[in-house]
Amino acid sequence: MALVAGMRVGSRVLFRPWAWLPGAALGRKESAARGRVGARGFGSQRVLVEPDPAAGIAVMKLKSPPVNSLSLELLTEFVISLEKLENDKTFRGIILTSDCPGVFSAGLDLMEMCGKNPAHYAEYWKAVQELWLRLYLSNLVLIAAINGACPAGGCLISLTCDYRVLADNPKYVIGLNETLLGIVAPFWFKDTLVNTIGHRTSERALQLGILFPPAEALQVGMVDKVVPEDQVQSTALSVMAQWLSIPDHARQLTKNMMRKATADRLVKQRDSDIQNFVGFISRDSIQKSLQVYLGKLRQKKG
Ligand SMILES: CCCCC/C=C\CCC/C=C/CC(=O)SCCNC(=O)CCNC(=O)[C@H](O)C(C)(C)COP(=O)(O)OP(=O)(O)OC[C@H]1O[C@@H](n2cnc3c(N)ncnc32)[C@H](O)[C@@H]1OP(=O)(O)O
Repeated sequence: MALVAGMRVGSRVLFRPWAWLPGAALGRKESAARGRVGARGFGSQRVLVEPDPAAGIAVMKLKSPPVNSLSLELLTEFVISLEKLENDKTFRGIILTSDCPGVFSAGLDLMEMCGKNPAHYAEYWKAVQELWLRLYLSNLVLIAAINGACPAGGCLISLTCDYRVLADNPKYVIGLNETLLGIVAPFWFKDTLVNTIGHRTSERALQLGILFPPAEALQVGMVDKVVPEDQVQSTALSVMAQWLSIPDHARQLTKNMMRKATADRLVKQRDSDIQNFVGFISRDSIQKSLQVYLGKLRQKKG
């Protein structure tokens, strides 16, 4: 399978995530994906979208139980839902949250990174890159309503948002904990964190793989607001109203000005970043570390 499921339009590569779906009928799926969303809820098996066209917003809920780990399927459905909303002028903002109790997202799906072949790793990493680029450069206002634990890739997704509201529960930790798994956050994970909490705090957080509980997450600037659990959604809605009071064109140009250089860094080296990932994740030592970590996760229960 080709690594790049996309087509070039001018200088921009348009991604077609459905090109990955087995036996995908591209024309039909493409036209469906580009249709208007309207007032009725839509979504897919793993991504529920609750549109409120009158308000110009949609609530997007990840629902891939038990922990919203970012499987290839979830990544694909996520990008498709995002693209539908981006292409519909009705929508100006998305509240991103979880439908899985107690977990926002457990991050990248460890099963996608264990015991597979290089072609699979490459396809998977391409999908991770694509979701990050889409979210990071989204023209929409993105507010993360973090209603559960938010490690690693889950944290990365929240960091692409314009504002983060975290539920005040000591179990709802947030951070890039890759080093605890014996793996390394790639440069664009690091850049996203540095852009949010600054260089020195990122250096410490990344090396130690710190998962911050709510009060500390607020203190270091990893999240913007901590509220009681039953107020996460309403707080996200009122923050959204504030962001939507700004004229779109001015806000969007400003967001782009702040973020484009960071995104371009990955865009310019997507293929080498994929090769790095495939080489790194295929190492016996890394596979062993991941297996040990998975074993610990499973043991925790028993
Ligand atoms: C120098 C060159 C560098 C280039 C390197 C390039 C790239 C390498 C970097 C790759 C980046 C990776 C980023 C990531 O996101 S890695 C994933 C990190 N995630 C975690 O550490 C979270 C692990 N999970 C947890 O801590 C907990 O599950 C929880 C999210 C806090 C929820 O706890 P709880 O509600 O108690 O649920 P369980 O722990 O019982 O889990 C239920 C079930 O789900 C399985 N599971 C959990 N997390 C994952 C996951 N991320 N992927 C796959 N599966 C997961 C868990 O094993 C349980 O399964 P069983 O029911 O079968 O036991």
